[in-house]
Amino acid sequence: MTQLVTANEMQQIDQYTIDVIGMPQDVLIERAAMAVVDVVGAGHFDLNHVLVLAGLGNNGADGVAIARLLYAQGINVSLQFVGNVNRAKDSVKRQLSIIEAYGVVRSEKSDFNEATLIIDAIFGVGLNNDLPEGLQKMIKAANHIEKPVIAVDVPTGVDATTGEVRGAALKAHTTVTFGFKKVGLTKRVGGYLSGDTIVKDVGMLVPDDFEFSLPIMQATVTENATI
Ligand SMILES: NC(=O)C1=CN([C@@H]2O[C@H](COP(=O)(O)OP(=O)(O)OC[C@H]3O[C@@H](n4cnc5c(N)ncnc54)[C@H](O)[C@@H]3O)[C@@H](O)[C@H]2O)[C@@H](O)CC1
Ligand SMILES: [K+]
Repeated sequence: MTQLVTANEMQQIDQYTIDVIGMPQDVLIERAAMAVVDVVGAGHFDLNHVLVLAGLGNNGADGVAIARLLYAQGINVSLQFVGNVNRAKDSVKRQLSIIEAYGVVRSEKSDFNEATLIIDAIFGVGLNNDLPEGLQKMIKAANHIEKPVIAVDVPTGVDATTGEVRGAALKAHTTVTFGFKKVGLTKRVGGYLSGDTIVKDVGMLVPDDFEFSLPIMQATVTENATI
Protein backbone atom coordinates (compact mmCIF):
# COMPACT_ATOMS: atom_id res chain seq x y z
CA MET A 1 0.00 0.00 0.00
CA THR A 2 1.45 3.29 -1.05
CA GLN A 3 0.37 6.79 -0.11
CA LEU A 4 0.89 9.03 -3.10
CA VAL A 5 1.62 12.74 -2.75
CA THR A 6 1.75 15.79 -4.95
CA ALA A 7 4.88 17.95 -5.02
CA ASN A 8 3.09 20.57 -2.98
CA GLU A 9 2.05 18.08 -0.31
CA MET A 10 5.62 16.77 -0.05
CA GLN A 11 6.91 20.32 0.37
CA GLN A 12 4.35 20.94 3.14
CA ILE A 13 5.45 17.76 4.94
CA ASP A 14 9.14 18.74 4.58
CA GLN A 15 8.39 22.21 5.96
CA TYR A 16 6.41 20.81 8.89
CA THR A 17 9.21 18.37 9.77
CA ILE A 18 11.83 21.12 9.68
CA ASP A 19 9.98 24.20 10.98
CA VAL A 20 7.48 22.72 13.44
CA ILE A 21 9.10 19.49 14.61
CA GLY A 22 12.57 20.99 14.52
CA MET A 23 14.35 18.30 12.55
CA PRO A 24 17.43 20.03 11.12
CA GLN A 25 17.29 20.18 7.34
CA ASP A 26 20.84 18.86 7.08
CA VAL A 27 19.77 15.70 8.90
CA LEU A 28 17.09 15.05 6.27
CA ILE A 29 19.63 15.71 3.53
CA GLU A 30 22.12 13.31 5.10
CA ARG A 31 19.47 10.61 5.44
CA ALA A 32 18.32 11.15 1.87
CA ALA A 33 21.92 10.79 0.70
CA MET A 34 22.44 7.65 2.79
CA ALA A 35 19.27 6.14 1.32
CA VAL A 36 20.57 6.68 -2.21
CA VAL A 37 24.02 5.33 -1.33
CA ASP A 38 22.32 2.18 0.05
CA VAL A 39 20.57 1.67 -3.28
CA VAL A 40 23.82 2.30 -5.18
CA GLY A 41 25.56 -0.36 -3.09
CA ALA A 42 22.74 -2.88 -3.25
CA GLY A 43 22.40 -2.77 -7.04
CA HIS A 44 24.63 -4.33 -9.63
CA PHE A 45 25.96 -1.03 -10.85
CA ASP A 46 29.45 -0.53 -12.22
CA LEU A 47 31.01 1.90 -9.75
CA ASN A 48 34.25 2.54 -11.61
CA HIS A 49 33.33 6.16 -12.23
CA VAL A 50 30.27 7.69 -10.66
CA LEU A 51 29.23 11.08 -11.99
CA VAL A 52 26.98 13.12 -9.71
CA LEU A 53 25.05 15.91 -11.44
CA ALA A 54 23.89 18.46 -8.86
CA GLY A 55 21.50 21.40 -9.09
CA LEU A 56 21.31 24.52 -6.99
CA GLY A 57 18.44 23.53 -4.66
CA ASN A 58 17.96 20.91 -1.98
CA ASN A 59 17.97 18.12 -4.57
CA GLY A 60 21.48 19.30 -5.42
CA ALA A 61 22.39 19.35 -1.72
CA ASP A 62 21.39 15.67 -1.59
CA GLY A 63 23.69 15.12 -4.57
CA VAL A 64 26.70 16.77 -2.95
CA ALA A 65 26.19 14.67 0.19
CA ILE A 66 25.90 11.53 -1.98
CA ALA A 67 29.20 12.40 -3.70
CA ARG A 68 30.86 12.78 -0.29
CA LEU A 69 29.53 9.48 1.05
CA LEU A 70 30.59 7.59 -2.08
CA TYR A 71 34.02 9.23 -2.01
CA ALA A 72 34.43 8.24 1.63
CA GLN A 73 33.87 4.62 0.55
CA GLY A 74 36.79 4.89 -1.85
CA ILE A 75 34.62 5.15 -4.97
CA ASN A 76 35.89 7.22 -7.88
CA VAL A 77 33.31 10.01 -7.97
CA SER A 78 33.14 13.32 -9.72
CA LEU A 79 30.68 16.05 -8.96
CA GLN A 80 29.41 18.43 -11.57
CA PHE A 81 27.15 21.39 -10.90
CA VAL A 82 24.47 22.40 -13.30
CA GLY A 83 24.15 26.18 -12.97
CA ASN A 84 26.12 28.84 -11.17
CA VAL A 85 27.04 27.66 -7.68
CA ASN A 86 27.10 31.26 -6.43
CA ARG A 87 23.31 31.20 -6.78
CA ALA A 88 22.87 27.90 -4.93
CA LYS A 89 20.70 27.53 -1.83
CA ASP A 90 22.45 27.69 1.55
CA SER A 91 21.94 23.93 2.00
CA VAL A 92 24.13 23.37 -1.08
CA LYS A 93 26.76 25.83 0.10
CA ARG A 94 26.96 24.08 3.46
CA GLN A 95 27.43 20.72 1.76
CA LEU A 96 30.06 22.21 -0.53
CA SER A 97 32.15 23.55 2.31
CA ILE A 98 32.10 20.07 3.86
CA ILE A 99 33.22 18.27 0.69
CA GLU A 100 36.07 20.67 0.16
CA ALA A 101 37.55 19.36 3.39
CA TYR A 102 37.06 15.79 2.15
CA GLY A 103 38.82 16.50 -1.13
CA VAL A 104 36.02 15.49 -3.50
CA VAL A 105 36.86 16.62 -7.02
CA ARG A 106 34.46 18.99 -8.74
CA SER A 107 34.54 18.72 -12.50
CA GLU A 108 33.57 21.61 -14.74
CA LYS A 109 32.42 19.53 -17.67
CA SER A 110 30.67 16.20 -17.59
CA ASP A 111 32.00 13.42 -19.73
CA PHE A 112 29.09 11.04 -19.91
CA ASN A 113 31.20 8.55 -21.86
CA GLU A 114 33.57 8.11 -18.94
CA ALA A 115 30.83 7.69 -16.35
CA THR A 116 29.74 4.17 -15.46
CA LEU A 117 26.85 5.43 -13.32
CA ILE A 118 25.16 8.82 -13.21
CA ILE A 119 23.42 10.18 -10.12
CA ASP A 120 20.77 12.72 -11.08
CA ALA A 121 20.44 15.36 -8.35
CA ILE A 122 19.61 18.33 -10.56
CA PHE A 123 15.92 18.97 -9.82
CA GLY A 124 13.44 17.25 -7.53
CA VAL A 125 10.00 18.28 -6.30
CA GLY A 126 10.92 21.96 -6.64
CA LEU A 127 10.76 21.88 -10.45
CA ASN A 128 8.10 24.35 -11.50
CA ASN A 129 8.91 25.28 -15.06
CA ASP A 130 10.46 23.97 -18.26
CA LEU A 131 14.17 23.20 -17.90
CA PRO A 132 16.57 25.85 -19.24
CA GLU A 133 17.47 25.13 -22.87
CA GLY A 134 21.12 24.37 -22.19
CA LEU A 135 20.12 21.76 -19.64
CA GLN A 136 17.58 20.24 -22.04
CA LYS A 137 20.40 19.75 -24.54
CA MET A 138 22.67 18.22 -21.94
CA ILE A 139 19.93 15.83 -20.84
CA LYS A 140 19.16 14.75 -24.37
CA ALA A 141 22.88 14.02 -24.89
CA ALA A 142 22.98 12.02 -21.65
CA ASN A 143 19.88 10.01 -22.62
CA HIS A 144 21.50 9.24 -25.95
CA ILE A 145 24.51 7.61 -24.28
CA GLU A 146 22.26 5.31 -22.26
CA LYS A 147 24.36 5.11 -19.09
CA PRO A 148 22.52 3.86 -16.01
CA VAL A 149 21.06 6.75 -14.04
CA ILE A 150 19.83 6.78 -10.46
CA ALA A 151 17.43 9.67 -9.96
CA VAL A 152 17.36 11.39 -6.59
CA ASP A 153 13.71 11.77 -5.52
CA VAL A 154 12.38 12.53 -9.03
CA PRO A 155 14.03 12.24 -12.46
CA THR A 156 15.09 15.72 -13.52
CA GLY A 157 12.57 17.19 -15.93
CA VAL A 158 9.64 15.09 -14.73
CA ASP A 159 6.90 17.07 -13.01
CA ALA A 160 6.47 15.28 -9.67
CA THR A 161 2.71 15.93 -9.67
CA THR A 162 1.63 15.49 -13.29
CA GLY A 163 4.38 13.16 -14.51
CA GLU A 164 4.79 15.37 -17.56
CA VAL A 165 8.13 16.23 -19.11
CA ARG A 166 9.20 19.84 -18.69
CA GLY A 167 11.17 20.26 -21.93
CA ALA A 168 13.37 17.18 -21.46
CA ALA A 169 13.85 14.57 -18.76
CA LEU A 170 16.74 12.37 -17.73
CA LYS A 171 15.64 8.75 -18.08
CA ALA A 172 16.39 6.83 -14.89
CA HIS A 173 17.12 3.16 -14.31
CA THR A 174 16.07 3.59 -10.68
CA THR A 175 14.48 6.44 -8.74
CA VAL A 176 14.98 6.69 -4.99
CA THR A 177 12.11 8.82 -3.75
CA PHE A 178 11.88 10.17 -0.20
CA GLY A 179 9.04 9.89 2.28
CA PHE A 180 6.18 9.18 -0.09
CA LYS A 181 5.88 8.24 -3.72
CA LYS A 182 5.25 11.30 -5.85
CA VAL A 183 2.11 10.79 -7.89
CA GLY A 184 3.84 11.91 -11.10
CA LEU A 185 6.02 8.80 -10.87
CA THR A 186 2.92 6.62 -11.30
CA LYS A 187 1.73 8.32 -14.47
CA ARG A 188 2.42 6.82 -17.85
CA VAL A 189 5.37 8.95 -18.94
CA GLY A 190 6.65 9.76 -15.43
CA GLY A 191 6.51 6.07 -14.54
CA TYR A 192 8.49 5.08 -17.61
CA LEU A 193 11.13 7.76 -17.00
CA SER A 194 11.61 6.89 -13.32
CA GLY A 195 12.33 3.20 -13.93
CA ASP A 196 12.17 1.16 -10.72
CA THR A 197 10.97 3.40 -7.94
CA ILE A 198 12.13 2.79 -4.38
CA VAL A 199 10.48 4.75 -1.56
CA LYS A 200 12.79 5.50 1.38
CA ASP A 201 11.78 6.94 4.71
CA VAL A 202 14.21 9.69 5.67
CA GLY A 203 12.43 10.92 8.79
CA MET A 204 9.65 13.21 7.61
CA LEU A 205 6.65 13.54 9.89
CA VAL A 206 3.10 14.27 8.79
CA PRO A 207 0.88 16.65 10.81
CA ASP A 208 -1.98 14.80 12.60
CA ASP A 209 -4.63 16.76 10.74
CA PHE A 210 -2.97 16.46 7.32
CA GLU A 211 -5.37 15.52 4.54
CA PHE A 212 -3.77 13.79 1.59
CA SER A 213 -5.51 14.66 -1.66
CA LEU A 214 -4.87 11.22 -3.16
CA PRO A 215 -6.07 7.80 -2.07
CA ILE A 216 -3.70 5.10 -0.87
CA MET A 217 -2.72 2.96 -3.83
CA GLN A 218 -3.24 -0.77 -3.38
CA ALA A 219 -0.40 -1.80 -5.64
CA THR A 220 2.32 -0.03 -7.54
CA VAL A 221 1.32 0.35 -11.15
CA THR A 222 3.91 1.73 -13.51
CA GLU A 223 3.06 1.12 -17.10
CA ASN A 224 5.78 1.07 -19.68
CA ALA A 225 5.44 3.60 -22.38
CA THR A 226 7.34 4.64 -25.42
CA ILE A 227 7.92 8.35 -25.66
N1 LIG B 1 12.88 20.48 1.90
C1 LIG B 1 13.97 19.91 2.39
O1 LIG B 1 14.62 20.44 3.23
C2 LIG B 1 14.42 18.60 1.86
C3 LIG B 1 14.43 18.39 0.51
N2 LIG B 1 14.96 17.28 -0.02
C4 LIG B 1 15.33 17.27 -1.43
O2 LIG B 1 15.17 18.52 -2.01
C5 LIG B 1 14.30 18.46 -3.13
C6 LIG B 1 13.48 19.70 -3.22
O3 LIG B 1 14.36 20.80 -3.09
P1 LIG B 1 13.98 22.27 -3.52
O4 LIG B 1 12.64 22.61 -3.02
O5 LIG B 1 15.12 23.10 -3.13
O6 LIG B 1 13.82 22.18 -5.10
P2 LIG B 1 14.73 21.55 -6.24
O7 LIG B 1 16.07 21.20 -5.72
O8 LIG B 1 13.90 20.50 -6.87
O9 LIG B 1 14.83 22.76 -7.24
C7 LIG B 1 15.62 23.89 -6.88
C8 LIG B 1 14.99 25.21 -7.21
O10 LIG B 1 15.06 25.48 -8.60
C9 LIG B 1 14.08 26.44 -8.97
N3 LIG B 1 13.45 25.97 -10.22
C10 LIG B 1 12.34 25.22 -10.36
N4 LIG B 1 12.10 24.92 -11.66
C11 LIG B 1 13.11 25.51 -12.36
C12 LIG B 1 13.42 25.57 -13.74
N5 LIG B 1 12.68 24.95 -14.67
N6 LIG B 1 14.54 26.26 -14.11
C13 LIG B 1 15.31 26.85 -13.21
N7 LIG B 1 15.06 26.84 -11.86
C14 LIG B 1 13.98 26.19 -11.45
C15 LIG B 1 13.10 26.53 -7.82
O11 LIG B 1 13.32 27.75 -7.19
C16 LIG B 1 13.52 25.38 -6.91
O12 LIG B 1 13.36 25.68 -5.56
C17 LIG B 1 13.53 17.17 -2.97
O13 LIG B 1 13.14 16.66 -4.23
C18 LIG B 1 14.52 16.29 -2.24
O14 LIG B 1 15.40 15.67 -3.16
C19 LIG B 1 15.52 16.21 0.80
O15 LIG B 1 16.89 16.43 0.91
C20 LIG B 1 14.96 16.22 2.19
C21 LIG B 1 14.93 17.59 2.81
K1 LIG C 1 16.62 14.50 -9.49
